[in-house]
Amino acid sequence: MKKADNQLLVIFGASGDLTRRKLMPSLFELYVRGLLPKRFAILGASRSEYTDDTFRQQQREGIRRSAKGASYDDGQIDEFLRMIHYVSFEPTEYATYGNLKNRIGELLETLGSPDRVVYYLATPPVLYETIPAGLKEAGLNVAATKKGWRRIVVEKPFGTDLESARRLSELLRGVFEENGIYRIDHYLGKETVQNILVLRFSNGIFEPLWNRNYIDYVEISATETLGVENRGPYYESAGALRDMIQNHLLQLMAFVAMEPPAVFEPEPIRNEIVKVFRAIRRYTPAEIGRNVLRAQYTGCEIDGQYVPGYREEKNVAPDSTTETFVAMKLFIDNWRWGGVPFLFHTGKRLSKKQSEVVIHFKSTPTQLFSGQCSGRSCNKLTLRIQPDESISLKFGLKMPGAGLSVRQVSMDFRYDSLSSDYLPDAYERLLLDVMLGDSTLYARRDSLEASWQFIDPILRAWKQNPQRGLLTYPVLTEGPDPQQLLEDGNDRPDENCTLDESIFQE
Ligand SMILES: NC(=O)C1=CN([C@@H]2O[C@H](COP(=O)(O)OP(=O)(O)OC[C@H]3O[C@@H](n4cnc5c(N)ncnc54)[C@H](OP(=O)(O)O)[C@@H]3O)[C@@H](O)[C@H]2O)C=CC1
Ligand SMILES: O=C1O[C@H](COP(=O)(O)O)[C@@H](O)[C@H](O)[C@H]1O
Repeated sequence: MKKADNQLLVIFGASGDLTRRKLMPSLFELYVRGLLPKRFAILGASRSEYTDDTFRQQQREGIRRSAKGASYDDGQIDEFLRMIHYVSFEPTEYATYGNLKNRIGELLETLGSPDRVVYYLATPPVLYETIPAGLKEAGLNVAATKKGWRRIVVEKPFGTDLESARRLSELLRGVFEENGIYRIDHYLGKETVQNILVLRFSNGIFEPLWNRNYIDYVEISATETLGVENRGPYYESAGALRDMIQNHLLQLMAFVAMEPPAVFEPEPIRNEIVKVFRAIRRYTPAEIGRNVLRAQYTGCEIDGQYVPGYREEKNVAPDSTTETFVAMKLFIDNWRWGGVPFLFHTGKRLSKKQSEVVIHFKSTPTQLFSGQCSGRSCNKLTLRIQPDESISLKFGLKMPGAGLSVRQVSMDFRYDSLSSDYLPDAYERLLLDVMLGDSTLYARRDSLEASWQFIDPILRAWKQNPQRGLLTYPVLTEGPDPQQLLEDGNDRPDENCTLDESIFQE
């Protein structure tokens, strides 16, 4: 495997949750697997007062607590931690960029002056404009040599609507080269998500069926059992539509729906993705009412323990109308997909954590056998993204014995049967890609803007009528049934939508 050139990684927001739980454990895995550059250092930067040592101790705990970290001995972790350094840094005070500059300079020197730096914005989004502007002012945004480069990884959410996404892109573009800007969507780093492309484009059998002639509808879902945890302030302003649909579910859809690129290279692939987003049918306010469902979880007692509802979570308004569940039906108006519904759903505090793509094929025109499946979903191909990564195909077979009665069976492939090796975490893949300069699995500006163009009218409609149509679901249940959106002429009357206020009264 190709090794990345020697370089420095600077993580802003280094004292935070993402760094401890995801970034450092992933960097550690890359280290253990010998995939980091030969000469490499990490510089954590945030306001908290740590020394190199106290910061390393904090990261050690994160690595230990991660799924794979427990299996490593202290010696290995110590070796990795020696690469990590820390600088206290206040993003809004331009004077502190001087300290940062000195520290970067010193570290680059110890690495043999590679003049290559990746900046990672793992801070709350309010700082996505401040930090790049500060880097520019301090002259930290450009390389000093021809072989050098500066790259920046921007975490989601990338903007809160089309206008802010455009503004952020403009601002970043004024600081970094476009090909140095990496907008992360960690779903694209998941092995099983990349496998959608391999399954489609490395096999001759699926592609002929992969269109409106044979596919009835496509279901894409990502459900979680977790609530908003300690992310109340962020989630209040985001909601499930911005948090999951605008990015992860739409990106999954793009992989399912895109045309084959001529070559497997970043730009041709990203060109195909943007074509999908541009073809999504934009809804009028009336269509939004019919095609998009939103809901919020309410508290209840489970096994003698009260699980709070969304409005009772820390830092959430007691009368919040933020949605924690969204189901929607959408259409891609192009020749391949014209008329095929894509049915999305996502939500927090549902009964299971599971992400999957299900391709529902059309059924046979007539039924010849007794017990033969009829209607929707007789033949379906399920691509399980997580957990228990797998692919399964459901079809009808003759039951043994006399007669010709049919039973639905499934042919299953489990991803872990491919090798005894582990499945890398999404962040491992994406961190390695940015170090290598491969942007294939990062979102491009135009596709992000096209996805906001679809999302914006929905946000506007909800903002105008925050209560209208907001359903509720008790915690750890299935939530509203997305299948109702497939019913013909599903003009959901508003009176069916209930918001049970009494549940919040003492
Ligand atoms: N956590 C997760 O699982 C995921 C997070 N993300 C995204 O990644 C980014 C980071 O997430 P996460 O680590 O959870 O965020 P945190 O809220 O934990 O913030 C990260 C760090 O940023 C610093 N910070 C917070 N507020 C300010 C402020 N007003 N001014 C200056 N510094 C501040 C804090 O460090 P200090 O006080 O030391 O300066 C904090 O430790 C977010 O944009 C989030 O949306 C995306 C996917 C998943
Ligand atoms: O980006 C986000 O994703 C997580 C879900 O990610 P997964 O890899 O665990 O499926 C979600 O919990 C979070 O709210 C959202 O910001």
